[in-house]
Amino acid sequence: MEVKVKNPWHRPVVIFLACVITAGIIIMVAISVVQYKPLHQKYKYGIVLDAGSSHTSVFIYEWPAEKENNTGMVRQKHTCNVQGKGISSYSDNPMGAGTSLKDCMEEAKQKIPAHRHHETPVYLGATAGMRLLKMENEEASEKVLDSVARSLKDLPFSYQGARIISGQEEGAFGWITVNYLSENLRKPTGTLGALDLGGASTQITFVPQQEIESHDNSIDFRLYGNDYHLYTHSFLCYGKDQALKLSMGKKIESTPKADETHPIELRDPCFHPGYNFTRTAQTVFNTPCMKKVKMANENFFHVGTGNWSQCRQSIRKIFNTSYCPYSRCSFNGVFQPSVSGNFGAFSAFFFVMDFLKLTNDSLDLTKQKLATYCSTPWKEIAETHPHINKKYLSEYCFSATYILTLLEDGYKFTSNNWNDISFIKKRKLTIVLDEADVVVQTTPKSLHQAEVIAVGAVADVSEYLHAIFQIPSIFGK
Ligand SMILES: O=c1[nH]cnc2c1ncn2[C@@H]1O[C@H](COP(=O)(O)OP(=O)(O)O)[C@@H](O)[C@H]1O
Ligand SMILES: [Ca+2]
Repeated sequence: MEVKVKNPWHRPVVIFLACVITAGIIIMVAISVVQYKPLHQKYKYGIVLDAGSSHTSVFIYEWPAEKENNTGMVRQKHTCNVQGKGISSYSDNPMGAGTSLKDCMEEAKQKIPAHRHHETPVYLGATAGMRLLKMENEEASEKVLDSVARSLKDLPFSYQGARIISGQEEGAFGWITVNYLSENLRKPTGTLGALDLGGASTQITFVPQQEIESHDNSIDFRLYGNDYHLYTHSFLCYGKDQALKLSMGKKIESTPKADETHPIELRDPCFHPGYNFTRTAQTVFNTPCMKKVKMANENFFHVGTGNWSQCRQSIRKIFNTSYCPYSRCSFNGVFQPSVSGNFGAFSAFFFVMDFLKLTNDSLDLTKQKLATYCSTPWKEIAETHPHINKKYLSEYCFSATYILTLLEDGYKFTSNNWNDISFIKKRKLTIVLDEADVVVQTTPKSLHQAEVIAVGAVADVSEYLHAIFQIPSIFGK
């Protein structure tokens, strides 16, 4: 006979377990509801590293994965400045270049939801610092690029490449960015020319009113259904840090030595009165922008005299305007059509003119104010700005005088069109993408024969970034 053993605990245990399971389900559902939002906030991301001569910035872009109303707003979600100098400064320690990116890339991992990591493209574009290193020591430049590439490949993101971009590409990117910022590409109105001042190179890019006589200086592409024909030039060695070296180098070479036992005293009108530093000639001549000189190990006294008009004269000497194989030139025999239309001047153009509050004056007033600034004693300048980086601070007189000389004597801006230049901070980038067409072509070909790299609706930014990063490969290299 089967005996049914009645277990008095049976029902309560079942009820208890049911309660626990129900509570568990409720908690899990609640958690997944809470997590549902970020999981299904359908954003996509892209990472671009701008490896400049002085420092590297990491930009994270974000855009909706599904376009509403057929537009996709792209915003710059986050910027991180890599600690330390630019990657080209790691020529003696290439591994350090890759390591230097770690903190910012760790931040990128935090900012981008983990489930998007694997599909987030990451690009690194290096500019003039690496162009110079490549000229000086190609092997070292390759090691540095390998090191940053390795460090980016180690991340969960989708590595797309790390390379030195050409001056033409840099000019084109700058122009596209400036015009995206001002939404010009979406309006039938004119575009803005772009003036970019870096540490090692400077770029000028605009829609010319006359024929481009040298085809190295011409780029054609199609954006948002419009065709653009641009003039662009990048002057390597004419970024503000290299220009300072060129200008000091010229002064040192023409300074007589009092006697063999005393170092040269370089009396520099581009530095404030009372400014006095001992430097090694090495810090001036350690660049492929100048001929190597014998005195590289010697010291010299760098003494400020604070005289704007003399400073201007000394800077003019680094621009060669004595020859021009075209109908017109900017300097150093480089073809340039006359500047026309409005310009956006950014990067160091903005940092310097904004610091000196010279962004809204006439050319004449700018010169007057700058003359007063340059003649102000260094002690007074340093006391007024105790928290500003001393290197930047000591160089603002030189930097602003260089900017004026470059714009006026170099590019031929005059007091009549000076106010066509707006000094602009690159604001957070917002790109509106909808029916955007990107067609890129090599210059010598006509539009019909264009070598089409990317056509059709750029449905998403990774494609846009990709198209942009493809421009170089079509510049006929
Ligand atoms: O706050 C600032 N004041 C003055 N100059 C600045 C400031 N921040 C950055 N810069 C300068 O802007 C320039 C940026 O150049 P970048 O590093 O992009 O070089 P590149 O474009 O020639 O490769 C450097 O000369 C750097 O010293
Ligand atoms: Ca730059």
